[in-house]
Amino acid sequence: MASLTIAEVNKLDSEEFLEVFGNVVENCKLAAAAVWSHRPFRGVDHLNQTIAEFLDALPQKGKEGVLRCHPDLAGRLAQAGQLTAESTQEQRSAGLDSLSQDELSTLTHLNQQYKVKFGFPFVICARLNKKDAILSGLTERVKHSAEEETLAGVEEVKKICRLRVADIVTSEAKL
Ligand SMILES: NC(=O)N[C@H]1NC(=O)NC1=O
Repeated sequence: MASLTIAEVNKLDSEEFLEVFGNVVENCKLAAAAVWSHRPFRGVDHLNQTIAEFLDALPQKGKEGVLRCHPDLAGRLAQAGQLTAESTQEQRSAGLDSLSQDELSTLTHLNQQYKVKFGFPFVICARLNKKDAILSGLTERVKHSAEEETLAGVEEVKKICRLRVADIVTSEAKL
């Protein structure tokens, strides 16, 4: 994946910026398109902060929409091999591509229960959680209120985003 310094990021025009950062928030080019206008970024932290502020400023329905842009973990798209490249790697890193039949049916059932209750999918940063933590997290979070889950989901989106940005932008200047 591209490795850019923040100075190089600041030189990207909006089209190039969208090409590079268009999926740091999964399937949500709007986030990248909106933060571009906040250049110049002082560093990776400033870029992440700007994306986080964009997400926090969304109204409730907008936050729910961002969550809806995420694929289910080990869901239909994953099984059809149709996830984005980033999501494929993340789900693999959590071990979600090698679930037992029992684990898969538990996850599918809980994902469905969660979606019926809240109207958006369960989102968790798969690179920071292994399959057991994901299953226990989902078991707990499905008991929460919609408001709590919108906020929890958006916090996970920020973590996913920070790791994706770290794959793109070098944190030190190139020598
Ligand atoms: N549903 C969900 O959490 N999806 C995501 N999580 C993650 O780390 N990558 C995703 O696509």
